[in-house]
This record gives sequence, C-alpha cells and structure tokens, in this order.
Amino acid sequence: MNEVPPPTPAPAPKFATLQEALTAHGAPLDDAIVAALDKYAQIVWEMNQSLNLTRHTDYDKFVARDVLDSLALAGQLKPGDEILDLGSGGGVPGVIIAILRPDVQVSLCDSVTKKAKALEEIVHRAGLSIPVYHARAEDLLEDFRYHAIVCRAVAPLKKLLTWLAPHWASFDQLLAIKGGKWVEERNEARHFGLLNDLQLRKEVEYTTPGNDHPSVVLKIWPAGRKEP
Ligand SMILES: C[S@@+](CC[C@H](N)C(=O)[O-])C[C@H]1O[C@@H](n2cnc3c(N)ncnc32)[C@H](O)[C@@H]1O
Repeated sequence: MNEVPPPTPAPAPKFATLQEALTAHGAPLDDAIVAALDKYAQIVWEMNQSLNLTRHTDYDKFVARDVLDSLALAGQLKPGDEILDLGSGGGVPGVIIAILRPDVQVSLCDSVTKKAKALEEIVHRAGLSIPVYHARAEDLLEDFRYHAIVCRAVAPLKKLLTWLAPHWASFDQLLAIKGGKWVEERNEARHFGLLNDLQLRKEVEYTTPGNDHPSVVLKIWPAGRKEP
C-alpha cells in the first residue's frame, strides 16, 4: 500500500507582530493605534471562519491590502469631518480610519444584511463607537449629511457616480480608492456624461506590494462649489 505523505505545514507568517509588518511597509504607528488595529484584525480573522469578510490571514497582508489603503484615505480628512464608508464589507476602510483618526466621525453602511450584522459585531467587540447602517448609501443620503463619502472596492466609477448623482446636496466630496484601472473607469464615467458637472483629481498615488499598478485616491466634488 502507498504511504500517504504527511500534510505540508502552513508557511510561518512573515511577521510576528503587527508593528513589525507596519514598519516593514514603511508605516510604523503609535502603540495604542497598533493595539486597536490588532484587535480589529483578530476579530475579523475569527469571524472569517464562518463569514466571508476578508481573504487575508496574516499581518503582512492586512497591512499591504487594508491598512495602506486606509492610511492613504485618512490623510485626506480634516479634524471633525463626518464621513460615510459606502459598502464597508468587513470594515475597510471605515473601521480602520476610525482607529487611525479618532478626530473624524465615521459611519459605516452595507446593503447586505449579513455584512451589516457582522459590522455591528466587529464594532461592538472592538469597543468602538461607530454607527452601522444596514442600508444602501444612496438611501442614507436622503436623511443624513456628510463631509465625505469614502469607499473601496464597491463599484466602478460609472456606477458609483450614477448612484450618487441625485445626492450631491448631502455630501461635499467622494474619496474613492481605485486600482490600476482608474483611468479607464474615469473615461467611461466621462463618456456617459457623469463627470460633466464634477471635478476629479488624483490626490494620492501609492504602490502596494503585489500590485503592478499603483493605487490612487480620487477626489470628486461638484464643479460649481469651493473645493472641499
Ligand atoms: C467587495 S465589498 C468591499 C468591502 C470593503 N469596502 C473592502 O474594500 O474590503 C463591497 C461591499 O459593498 C456593499 N455595497 C454595494 N453597493 C452598496 C450600496 N449602494 N450601499 C451600501 N453598500 C453597498 C456590498 O454589500 C459589499 O459588502
């Protein structure tokens, strides 16, 4: 009878601590912030065993995929800003921004019940005070006003701008994290006239490990208004 080979052990994680991973990625942070981010990551990883919230399972990927994007967005916010994370999923970028920038008031929303419930649990277990709405962002904008809508990996610009078009009175700017295809997305939105009355500027460009193309933070605001 053939012998069954023993299972290959999982490779050891690249970094033993979150601070080590942050430092290796050029983004060391204060110990209190690192502790809060670590708590969030542990909660998401634990909940991920039964829910599909993230595909990362170690500090290296958490920093490379989620923290670097959230830091890029967080750098665009002013003290006191009230922001809505459109389509938070497992809490990126909203929960991470709330930890990085306690001077900013973050709200989260997700249109899918399972995701909104998971977000409520994450926020509760992480000891954070962040409103979570089980709703489409467009519907929330009927009742609430924000300085900025932030979002990552929710929809192409054409879709986002179509959803948000009737609601510009309810927010000052859209700050969207986009990957290498952002120029195509912008051109498509332009082609459909969705940028006719808006200004769009690439505010930040940065590279993340494992991605051939840089990521960007796009800032979009109404053309007739003072730049936020
Ligand atoms: C691919 S996930 C991305 C989650 C997270 N932003 C991230 O980057 O990891 C997109 C999420 O947006 C939610 N979503 C899509 N359209 C939405 C809308 N109009 N309002 C609120 N949530 C929405 C989906 O339910 C899903 O959880």
